[in-house]
Amino acid sequence: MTAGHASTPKLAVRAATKAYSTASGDFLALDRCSLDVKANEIVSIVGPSGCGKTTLLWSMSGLHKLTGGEILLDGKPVAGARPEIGIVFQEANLLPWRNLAANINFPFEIKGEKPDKMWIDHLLQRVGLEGFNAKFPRELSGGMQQRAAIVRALSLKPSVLLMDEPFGALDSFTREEMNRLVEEIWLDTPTTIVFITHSIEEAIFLSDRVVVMSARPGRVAKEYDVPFPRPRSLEIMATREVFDLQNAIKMDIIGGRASSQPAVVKTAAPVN
Ligand SMILES: Nc1ncnc2c1ncn2[C@@H]1O[C@H](COP(=O)(O)OP(=O)(O)OP(=O)(O)O)[C@@H](O)[C@H]1O
Repeated sequence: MTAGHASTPKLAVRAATKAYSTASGDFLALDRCSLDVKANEIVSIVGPSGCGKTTLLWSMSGLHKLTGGEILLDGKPVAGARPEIGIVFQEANLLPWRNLAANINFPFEIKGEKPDKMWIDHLLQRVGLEGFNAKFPRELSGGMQQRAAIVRALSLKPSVLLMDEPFGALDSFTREEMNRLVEEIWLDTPTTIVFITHSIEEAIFLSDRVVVMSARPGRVAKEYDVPFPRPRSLEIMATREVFDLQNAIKMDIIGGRASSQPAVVKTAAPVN
C-alpha cells in the first residue's frame, strides 16, 4: 500500500463542484468542496441529509465526473475508476447466484487477474467468515454479507477504501461489532479510509478526523481531530470528552443547515 510523498495528501479534493442535470435545470450538489486526506488516516464525513456526502464519495472514486474542481490520488488527477480505490456501499451487493468465494473472485474475473488466495483467506479469517466459502448470500446474515463486501473490497489491496454508510442498515449491536472490526483490520493493515455515516458516535469511534459538511450545496464546514487512543474501548466512548465532541458535532449539523462556512479545524480534548 503506497503512502506517496510525505507532504502529498493521499487523497485531495480541490474545489469539487457537482451540478446534476435535471428536468428542471442544473441542481448544485457540491460547491467548491475541498478536503485533504492523509495516507492511512480514517476520515468520517457527516452532515445533514442530502448535503452531498455520497456525491463527494463517488467523485472521490472516479465513478462520478465533477462539474468543476478535481480529485487527486497521490497528487495525480483521478479520472474514472481506479484499482487503488475500493468501495463498500450500504448494500453488500453480492450476486445472489454466486457463493461467497465466487462473489469475492468476481472482480478478479472481470479484470482477468489471479486472486491472492492467501490474502483472501487471511481476510476471511480476520472477519470471521472462514469456512463460509460455499454459502450463498441468502444463507448469510446482513452483518455477514457486509463482512463479505469488506473482504471483496480489501481483496484487491486498495490503498484507499471508500465506505458509504456501510452499516446503516444493520442493527445497533451488529453495527458496533462491525465498527470494532473495521478498527481492528485498520490497526492490522493501515489503509486510508473515507467513511460516510449518519451516526456521529460511529464517526468518532472510527476516525482520526471527523469532517462536517454544510447543507447543500455541500462544502466542508468544520473538521475535528479525534485524539482518543486506540483501540477505542467502551470506557473511552463513555467519557465526558467523547460526549462533548459528539454534542459539538451534532450542534454543527443542526445549526449549520443553512450556511456554507469556510472550514475550521478544531481539536477535541484528549482522554487522559
Ligand atoms: N443523479 C442525481 N440527479 C439529480 N440529483 C441528484 C442525483 N444524485 C443526488 N442528487 C441530489 O443531490 C443532493 C446530494 O445528494 P447525496 O446523495 O450526495 O447527498 P447525501 O448527503 O449523501 O444524502 P443522504 O445523507 O440523504 O444519504 C441531494 O439533494 C440529491 O437529491
